[in-house]
Amino acid sequence: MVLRVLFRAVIMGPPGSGKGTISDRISKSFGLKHLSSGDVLRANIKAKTEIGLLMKSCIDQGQLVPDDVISRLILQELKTMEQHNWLLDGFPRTVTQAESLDSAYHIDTVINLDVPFETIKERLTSRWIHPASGRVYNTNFNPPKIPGLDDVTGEPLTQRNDDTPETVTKRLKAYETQTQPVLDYYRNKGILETFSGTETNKIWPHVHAFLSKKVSDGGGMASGKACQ
Ligand SMILES: Nc1nc2c(ncn2[C@@H]2O[C@H](COP(=O)(O)OP(=O)(O)O)[C@@H](O)[C@H]2O)c(=O)[nH]1
Ligand SMILES: Nc1ncnc2c1ncn2[C@@H]1O[C@H](COP(=O)(O)OP(=O)(O)O)[C@@H](O)[C@H]1O
Repeated sequence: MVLRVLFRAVIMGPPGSGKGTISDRISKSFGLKHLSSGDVLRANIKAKTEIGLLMKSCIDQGQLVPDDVISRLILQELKTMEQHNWLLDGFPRTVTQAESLDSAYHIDTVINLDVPFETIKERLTSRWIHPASGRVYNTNFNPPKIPGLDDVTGEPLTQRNDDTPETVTKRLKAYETQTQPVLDYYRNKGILETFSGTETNKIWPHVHAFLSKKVSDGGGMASGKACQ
């Protein structure tokens, strides 16, 4: 029998807390595959799939899409990643979603980015993205090398429809009422690790140290290591 020790992590935090930015650093440093629910939804909108067309208005209004829709989409994506260590960003966002994830996978750790709402609001209005890859820029924090263009492909960057000040306010409200209970859910399971701060560059070394320790303690991340 071949057993695989795989590492499965979730990253949580309010909109704009730096989940995408830190996920990118984690996937580069630790080789985890990064799956962002927002990227999956935006890809569906771009491809004009039935789900994408139906979900666009929820997203543009700063509301969450229905649990059954997003859970089906994400669990379907995760099926294609079964041989990999992964990091899930943006899912789960409700306790119902967390329960669906639990029924399919064992989650090793949940990284919670605790960034004050006031810090976030300023960031999101200056966020630019490369929709095809999910790469994230910010005109102040990490501007692209050439203004308006993606560093890797040279393709144009865009701003998200839901990064307007009014929609950001609604998303933060949704986070408070629907997503914060998920933090308690994981805290009760003893797998929540919270990192507080206002700057990604100050939070990142702590996340890096935490994950490095997990690796050295043998807490997963041994993709491909087979045992007889
Ligand atoms: N000013 C500033 N902007 C940041 C910092 N960390 C990330 N950002 C930017 O803030 C925006 C939101 O970050 P992102 O990683 O997309 O957050 P997410 O919504 O939680 O995935 C992006 O434009 C980032 O480039 C930071 O420490 N300071
Ligand atoms: N797990 C989820 N459950 C419900 N809606 C979701 C989920 N993930 C993403 N969405 C929808 O997509 C939008 C954008 O999500 P995301 O890209 O993760 O943004 P951010 O973390 O910056 O708010 C959310 O505001 C919501 O409408």
